Amino acid sequence: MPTVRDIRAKAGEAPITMLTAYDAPTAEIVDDADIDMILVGDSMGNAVLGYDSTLPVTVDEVASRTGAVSRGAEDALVIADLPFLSFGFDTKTAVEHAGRMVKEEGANAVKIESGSHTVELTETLSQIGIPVMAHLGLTPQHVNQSGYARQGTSQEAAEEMLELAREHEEAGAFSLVLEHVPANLAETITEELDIPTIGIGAGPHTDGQVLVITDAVGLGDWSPSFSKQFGNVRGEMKRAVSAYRDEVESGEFPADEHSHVEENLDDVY
Ligand SMILES: Nc1nc(=O)c2c([nH]1)NC[C@@H]1CN(c3ccc(C(=O)N[C@@H](CCC(=O)O)C(=O)O)cc3)CN21
Ligand SMILES: CC(C)C(=O)C(=O)O
Ligand SMILES: [Mg+2]
Repeated sequence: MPTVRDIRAKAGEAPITMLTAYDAPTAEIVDDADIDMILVGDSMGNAVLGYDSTLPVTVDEVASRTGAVSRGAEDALVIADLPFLSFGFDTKTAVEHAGRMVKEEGANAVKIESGSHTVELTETLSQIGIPVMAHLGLTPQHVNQSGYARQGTSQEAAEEMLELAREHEEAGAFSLVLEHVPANLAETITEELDIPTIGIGAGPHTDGQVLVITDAVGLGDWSPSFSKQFGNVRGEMKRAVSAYRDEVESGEFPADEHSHVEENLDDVY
């Protein structure tokens, strides 16, 4: 059974790898590739649910997808991303939502888009036995306030981020995602913290990296400039779907090997 201790032990020894997944077959592929952690990100809103932000994503959607990913993953640590409005207003509701991911859906930990309002919640969940991954920098659930702009670009913002990072480590967070921040700030925060930092658009000096799976494999029709496409799954799916259409239209599919004739049904007619 994967634990956050394994992740903490790996930090500084070798780069930590994380990818998102939203379904069982993708989780199997990611797990088979020895990726350390699988994030059931609320990025599912953009990546697979057809929304143009993460805000509409519900607790039910993350729960259902977390169950699918947990069933597909064996060795990777599965982390459920708490969606917009599932935390941040009262502790009881947040604990129930985080607890559901672990207790009913097989998550090993939760991720929470962090701020000064999540320090106490991070401490409560950690004490209960729900490991928390904090998340600073670009927090897409704040899109209506900050857009998707790079964060931590002023001295004041950078110092505030380092302070919040320290507070979340102190509160018990087992790891910290840094999104769309300057590489030199991510390097400083990584040096100042004991817990592993996981970067996305945060340069090469964090303890690990994360990307959205549809960006990494080239399935989506758009991806942020900081991500890299390591494959062209969209192209391959287009090719397969067109080949299917062509073969049905031409009568080539289904062939004899895809069909079955039952001789003793002659009497039916
Ligand atoms: N497929 C996918 N990949 C992601 O990495 C991702 C999602 N979806 N959804 C949730 C968030 C949103 N993310 C984003 C979205 C846009 C930019 C972007 O284009 N930023 C511009 C500035 C835009 C602005 O100022 O509003 C940039 O040049 O930095 C970056 C990250 C990262 N996350
Ligand atoms: C990009 C990662 C960090 C995330 O929060 C998500 O996929 O939802
Ligand atoms: Mg997210």
